[in-house]
Amino acid sequence: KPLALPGAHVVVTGGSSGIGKCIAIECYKQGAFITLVARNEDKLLQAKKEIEKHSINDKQVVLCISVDVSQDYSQVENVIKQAQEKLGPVDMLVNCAGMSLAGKFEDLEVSTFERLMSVNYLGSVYPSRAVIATMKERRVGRVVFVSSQAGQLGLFGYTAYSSSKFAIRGLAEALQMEVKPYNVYVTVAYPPDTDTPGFAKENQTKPLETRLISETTSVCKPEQVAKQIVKDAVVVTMGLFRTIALFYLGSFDSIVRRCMMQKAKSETVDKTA
Ligand SMILES: NC(=O)C1=CN([C@@H]2O[C@H](COP(=O)(O)OP(=O)(O)OC[C@H]3O[C@@H](n4cnc5c(N)ncnc54)[C@H](OP(=O)(O)O)[C@@H]3O)[C@@H](O)[C@H]2O)C=CC1
Ligand SMILES: CCCCCCCCCCCCCCCC(=O)[C@@H](N)CO
Repeated sequence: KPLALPGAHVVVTGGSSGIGKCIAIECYKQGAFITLVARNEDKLLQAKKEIEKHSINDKQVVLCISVDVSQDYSQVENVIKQAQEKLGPVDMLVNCAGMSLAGKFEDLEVSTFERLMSVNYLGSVYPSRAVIATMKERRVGRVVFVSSQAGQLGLFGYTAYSSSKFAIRGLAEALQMEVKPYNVYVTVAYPPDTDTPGFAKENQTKPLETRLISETTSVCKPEQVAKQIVKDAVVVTMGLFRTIALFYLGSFDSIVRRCMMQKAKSETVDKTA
């Protein structure tokens, strides 16, 4: 049942920096082939060099593709096609590209709400949409979404950021119900503050209140956060919260399975008729 990382093709959006780069290193160390997706080509090449230091055999490849995951679906679809041509079907997609801007609701530009929603939310929809059909056909796949603690709690200064991270949760839970009968698993990570270039940048915009709230908890190392995210994606287990909803989800899952079987049956009837 766990995904075998040796030889697997793992696509990491936001793989050129911070948590995403550490996720790529973690998978590479376990024998995966990696595609890094981000905008800046210099940062991509830098990250590729760093990741390649951790190779465990001489067949492993790190492919870099530059694209903005939030702009144009057909561009993102093309990137996934290119990656699949070079390294085979995607076994695991990690949606880690994202950004944060903090500020009081009335101080944030309206364009910031649009930007964060498009990068954090649509930037996770597009790559997922581009890999899911093949994963379902192959009956193999993992899709990882990176939300945030601020995707579970709305916190001062995060009106734009939190909503974009809450949106990811709705997407992930609905998608999981659709793809589970095809042996495709969706996980969501809710990391705390983590010491990355993105976090340093965010700190430049944080209101005092947000800073003080943040300081009540400690800052994690990206290597540690990445390790946990990869582990949770490879061996999918159910969290405590999900157990509460178990009865409902179980009965909904059986509706979905029944529909799948009915559809398969009517398709074979069509063929034999
Ligand atoms: N650090 C933290 O405290 C926490 C972070 N998170 C989440 O984890 C994820 C990674 O964060 P972190 O490692 O700190 O961020 P970094 O800023 O260090 O890295 C972000 C990565 O995403 C890429 N990226 C950003 N925007 C786009 C875009 N539009 N298209 C393609 N790639 C893009 C960047 O490359 P480039 O700019 O070249 O495109 C870079 O590779 C984010 O989703 C963040 O919200 C969650 C909880 C805590
Ligand atoms: C059930 C959940 C328990 C949560 C405990 C609450 C502690 C809140 C402290 C502040 C957390 C801020 C997180 C934002 C991280 C983030 O996404 C940005 N740093 C991105 O750059």
